[in-house]
Amino acid sequence: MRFERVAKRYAVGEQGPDAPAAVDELTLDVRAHEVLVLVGPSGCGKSTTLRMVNRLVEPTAGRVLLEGEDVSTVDPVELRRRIGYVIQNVGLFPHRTVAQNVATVPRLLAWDKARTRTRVNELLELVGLAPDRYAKRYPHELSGGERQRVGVARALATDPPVLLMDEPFGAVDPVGRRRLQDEFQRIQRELGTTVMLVTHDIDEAVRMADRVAVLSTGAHLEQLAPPLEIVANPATPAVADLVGRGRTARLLSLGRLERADVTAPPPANQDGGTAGVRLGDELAEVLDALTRDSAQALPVRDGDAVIGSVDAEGVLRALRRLGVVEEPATRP
Ligand SMILES: Nc1ncnc2c1ncn2[C@@H]1O[C@H](COP(=O)(O)OP(=O)(O)OP(=O)(O)O)[C@@H](O)[C@H]1O
Repeated sequence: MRFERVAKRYAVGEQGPDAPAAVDELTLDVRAHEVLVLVGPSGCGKSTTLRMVNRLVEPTAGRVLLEGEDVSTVDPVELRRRIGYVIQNVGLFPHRTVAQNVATVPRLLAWDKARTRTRVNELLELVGLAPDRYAKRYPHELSGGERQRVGVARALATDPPVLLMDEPFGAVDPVGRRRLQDEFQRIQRELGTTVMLVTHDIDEAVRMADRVAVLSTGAHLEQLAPPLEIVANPATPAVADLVGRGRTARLLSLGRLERADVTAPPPANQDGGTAGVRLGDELAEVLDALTRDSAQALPVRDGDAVIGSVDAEGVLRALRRLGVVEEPATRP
């Protein structure tokens, strides 16, 4: 998917004559099978950008290409069957059951009953809603998180190559949100769907994304990079601002233990069992293990071999390697 110098200026009266463009000349490539997350402050143009893909909003300049095809040349109804769309509060049909909601697009496509039923059951299983318990319920008989799962199942009904998600987990409490994010990641990896997800939550962005696009007013692209790069090396003050607070915590969960963080020799009191940590573990896990075991240092394994040990100083070195702990000389 590709945005080529795409702009959207809402009509006078809607936005006012002097209002800046909602999206101002955005050029952006979304790679096949990746999760690309758009993050940025309220009103910066995230939803407008997303909605130009399925033609809920028409660009005033530039073009959006989907599998090489200019979407403005595709019939919107046909286009939306090829693109899943999930929004906050889902917009389920209140008087239709869960199964009927999930079957919305198959029914439009006139699939036969047996095929539709099989697919609906498959999808409900996929999103963790047992069909025998949930298929016949109505939306008001579900929790917010369950409704959101139905929304995801509905969007995936025809296995679309592209899925657009606008604050998909925004209405769910933090614990439920975390679980939905994890489950959605599993589903996305399984299906290989290309996903464009909008959020204003930087933590959601770095947790879900293969690449994060940080936007500022006018959908101006501040930085486009993998999560670790965004957090470790913010390219502009706006990005630094966004990742600033809690940056160390984010780096601990994004950063991995590497050989350079390990010192020899392994601690003398190691039990030869499986205690300790591994190369590639999250730094947060390493720190957890050090705290939990009240250990000065823990053995580090690479495969079956113990290659050395790591202590709190090693974790700190890892953070410095990632750039978060500035050396005193370079501190402003
Ligand atoms: N239908 C519309 N008519 C006029 N202006 C609009 C319309 N939709 C959005 N805008 C304006 O365009 C700009 C971008 O809005 P958009 O919804 O894309 O931002 P966003 O980053 O998704 O915001 P949020 O995080 O608050 O949802 C805002 O200034 C908004 O007021």
